[in-house]
Amino acid sequence: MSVHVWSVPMRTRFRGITVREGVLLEGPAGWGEFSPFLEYDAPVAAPWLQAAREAAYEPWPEAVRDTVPVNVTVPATGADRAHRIVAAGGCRTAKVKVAEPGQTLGDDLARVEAVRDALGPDGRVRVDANGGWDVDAAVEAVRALDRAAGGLEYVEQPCASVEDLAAVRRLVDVPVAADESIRRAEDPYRVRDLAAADVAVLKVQPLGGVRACLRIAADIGLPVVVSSALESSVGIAAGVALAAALPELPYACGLATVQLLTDDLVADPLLPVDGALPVRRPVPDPAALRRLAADPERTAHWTERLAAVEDLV
Ligand SMILES: O=C(O)CCC(=O)c1ccccc1C(=O)O
Ligand SMILES: [Mg+2]
Repeated sequence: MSVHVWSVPMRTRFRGITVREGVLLEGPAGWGEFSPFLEYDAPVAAPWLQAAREAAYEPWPEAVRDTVPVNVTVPATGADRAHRIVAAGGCRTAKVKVAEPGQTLGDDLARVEAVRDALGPDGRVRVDANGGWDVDAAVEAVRALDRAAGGLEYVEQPCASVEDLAAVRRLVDVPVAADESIRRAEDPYRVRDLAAADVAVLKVQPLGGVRACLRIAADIGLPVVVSSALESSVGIAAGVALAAALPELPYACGLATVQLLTDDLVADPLLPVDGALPVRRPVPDPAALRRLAADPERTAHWTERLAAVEDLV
């Protein structure tokens, strides 16, 4: 099997990440992306490799739609930059990062107001706290952000634990989405059993592939939002394949993140057109693979990492 190690700087720091790195695997069915975050140990990275192998060896499940509506993702930047990102994006839904360490609720309120202004009254605004609040802070922040946004579509992962998610859900009117609470195969059932969320965010790599996510979606009894793990267009294509195959897709997906990277491994990146991604599978561009090839030290690191995870799956 042919293996390519790549490295792409981010345009804006996002959850502390400034460079995305990973491996592309080519198999009989196409290309797969293995790009677990750097701090993940081999057991946590194992489902990421299963997802890459599925992409390389098995065809995508049948699509039931040919476009996937997506949200523009707004990092925890200042209000002016947030306004520009949304105005330039062409998406009718914006997901705004909030509760960033080192920032205040005032920063979040200003960012969300700017995003509403850029979207106009018909757009949808959702926020993602990445588990950054305790229950009291979440209740206060969600109520204030809901007012500042002129209505929030939902709040993603307001608190870190499933119990706290369930508590917040009972205290606020804004729907709650679970993201980090759904990382291992058994997690969705805990979120469901504790009635901790109104929406399930599913990511193909951490959950072990498109088919694994389709099974979770069928079992969990909640509407699903497919989101990215900041992949290149090769990895985003797996998210698009999942979103295209879901029987119901009531919300915009968080798959418009290629624009957060400075470059891409394909010549025709999966970027939104009129707020939606086309359902297609771009192939890596040989010139891009050369341009973005990781240096020898990072290539050695990823080759070792891949071998350690291969021993587990
Ligand atoms: O959902 C989106 O709009 C984009 C993806 C995203 O936010 C994300 C990307 C990488 C790691 C974590 C997250 C997150 O949802 O918190
Ligand atoms: Mg999230």
